[in-house]
Amino acid sequence: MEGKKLKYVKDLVCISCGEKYEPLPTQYLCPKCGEKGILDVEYDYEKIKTDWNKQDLKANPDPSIWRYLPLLPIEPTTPKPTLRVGGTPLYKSKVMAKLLGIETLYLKDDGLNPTGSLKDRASAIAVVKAQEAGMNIVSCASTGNAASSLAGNIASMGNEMKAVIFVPSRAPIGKVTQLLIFGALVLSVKGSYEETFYLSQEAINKRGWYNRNAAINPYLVEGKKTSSIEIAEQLNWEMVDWLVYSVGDGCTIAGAWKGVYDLKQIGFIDKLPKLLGVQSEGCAPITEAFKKGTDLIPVPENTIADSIAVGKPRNYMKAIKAIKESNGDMINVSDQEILDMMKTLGKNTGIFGEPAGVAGIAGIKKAVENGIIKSSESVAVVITGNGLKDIKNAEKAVGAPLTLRPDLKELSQLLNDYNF
Ligand SMILES: Cc1ncc(COP(=O)(O)O)c(C=O)c1O
Ligand SMILES: N[C@@H](CCOP(=O)(O)O)C(=O)O
Repeated sequence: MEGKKLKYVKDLVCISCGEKYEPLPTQYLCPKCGEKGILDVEYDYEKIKTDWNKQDLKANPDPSIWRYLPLLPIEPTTPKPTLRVGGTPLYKSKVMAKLLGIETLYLKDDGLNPTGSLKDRASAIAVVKAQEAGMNIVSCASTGNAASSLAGNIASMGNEMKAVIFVPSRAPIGKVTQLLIFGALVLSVKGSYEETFYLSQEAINKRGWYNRNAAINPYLVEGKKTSSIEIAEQLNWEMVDWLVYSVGDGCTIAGAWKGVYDLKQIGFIDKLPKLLGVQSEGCAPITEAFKKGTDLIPVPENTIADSIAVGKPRNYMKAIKAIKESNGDMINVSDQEILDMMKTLGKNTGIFGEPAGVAGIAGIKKAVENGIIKSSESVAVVITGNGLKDIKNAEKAVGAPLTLRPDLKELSQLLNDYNF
């Protein structure tokens, strides 16, 4: 199927040199610019506008990402993973808004995607693109979520395809177990994420597997963008003032911008939001480059928020460009602030996010305190991953339960001590 024309995609454009390429499934980076030659999918917005409108969308009962097909870079007839990806809930939370010092806050729980993170949105696209390329082995390097989403989405194809996964050995056991349950070949690398990534690239290139690394593959950001498209639709096309995401490689927040940019181009929304990108203090190379206006300097990966522990992000240019275009900002949070927020969010909303999943909302607190976000501004934040994936860190946030012998007297004493 390689080379089949995509109805609404014009070209792939290099964000560094502007060179255009035919949108082939295996056209990864711009060959002239190497690692900096990240490609962007360019759509024919006029054609989309002629063929598709809000009424069509309203009439479509499919709650998954495939409801946005004209804005996705795939051939509609290619078989899709059967898991329900996307359509995650958006809650308005008065309690959390008050705690953060703002009037309006929306929480999108992307941890309710089928494998527990926003990454399902990207991996579902990768599974489709691999088939369009005629490849049945798909591989990636991952801190865990990209991997589990790829493995799960591939498993849903029923033995048609295989996932080969490279994870750093520090990946949380919950995420690694998910991979094994989904039947992936799992390679646990004794090294950093950067070393793991490098190894995966070498293997993918040598073996000719389909590359699901969003640092390389321009189609994955197109899946990630569906989170902001969903937010817009869930808010009846009235965009909030701020969209907030945690940032590792930078692809997710770049995708969020692409989503709202697309919607503006086809006239579905009038207002674009500002983006707030949140990194962890222990690994914040993109914030550093954004604030100082310098090129990216790789850093060690030293944070409990493993999913955003990316020492040498590859999508930083796209992310910084998106945040700047939006008139947005970046901020860092400490591991302790992340742990505190896991607890606060869980206790006040019933949403359980993994550390990277709640880094965004921890960043809102700081951004309000620093005057970046005004109390009158409306904010939507995506909780990007489910807390059940990383119980060890969740335990650090909440400690252990009360323990007792099966004895009524002891129970009574304990309850009295805790005023119950
Ligand atoms: C839970 C979670 N949050 C945030 C991110 C950050 O996304 P990106 O690396 O695209 O910036 C990731 C990436 O894996 C993630 O898994
Ligand atoms: N932290 C990410 C890194 C890779 O994800 P990708 O979607 O940017 O390729 C993860 O989930 O593994």
